[in-house]
Amino acid sequence: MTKKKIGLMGGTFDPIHYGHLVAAEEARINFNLSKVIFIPAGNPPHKKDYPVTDAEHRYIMTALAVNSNPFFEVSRVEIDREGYTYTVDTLKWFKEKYKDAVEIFFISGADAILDILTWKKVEEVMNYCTFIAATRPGYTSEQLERKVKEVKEIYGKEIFVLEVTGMAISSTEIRKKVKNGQSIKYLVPEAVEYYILKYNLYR
Ligand SMILES: Nc1ncnc2c1ncn2[C@@H]1O[C@H](COP(=O)(O)OP(=O)(O)OP(=O)(O)O)[C@@H](O)[C@H]1O
Ligand SMILES: O=C(O)c1ccc[n+]([C@@H]2O[C@H](COP(=O)([O-])O)[C@@H](O)[C@H]2O)c1
Repeated sequence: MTKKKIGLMGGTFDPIHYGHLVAAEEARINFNLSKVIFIPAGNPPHKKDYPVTDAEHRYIMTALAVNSNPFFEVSRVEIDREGYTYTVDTLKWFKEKYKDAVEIFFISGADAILDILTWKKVEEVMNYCTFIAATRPGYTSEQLERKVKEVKEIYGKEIFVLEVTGMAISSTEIRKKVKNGQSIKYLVPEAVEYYILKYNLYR
């Protein structure tokens, strides 16, 4: 019997935007994933250059953004965890939940994949899942292919590169626009735009 495949997409999602959603949807379709679970990071150790927004706000915005897609879900697993959150612990948690009943794919953008060798217990991470590396404007396919080759040489693990519709959107850019009073319409789902306004985030 072929195993069910699920996708996990981790991110700070501060805030979630259409770049995340398009990458997840295209990964779902191309890899025949039964669902994609979005996992807002609790206390990400690698985002030290700005104060990350309260996890509960990021969780709610993610839930609002995925609501219209029947194949998308959001998980509290990282935001409910104490201390810094590492992907290795999250994958271990999902592995224990599903045992061997599902095959886990972890969807990451090009920038995250370029840093992957610095992740905590990266070999264990690779044993729990298969990575899907989504292309992202600003990062070349050559850079990505080089990293994929390096990972293969070191760990013998395949990372699948997925060419996704280029969305030159980042959470940093969105936070800046809000701060400067500029429109973020059509960069984030409407419900997320209204949530940001309502709670006066990123001002
Ligand atoms: N426009 C995009 N296209 C493809 N992948 C993306 C895009 N934006 C983010 N991602 C990927 O989504 C995941 C979560 O990203 P994250 O929440 O850090 O968003 P970000 O826009 O990169 O944020 P920031 O600007 O604050 O660094 C990462 O794997 C990242 O590479
Ligand atoms: O576990 C780690 O060491 C690690 C280091 C950097 C990033 N990650 C994960 O990669 C995902 C994308 O990260 P980011 O910074 O783009 O939001 C998110 O789920 C992070 O928890 C994980």
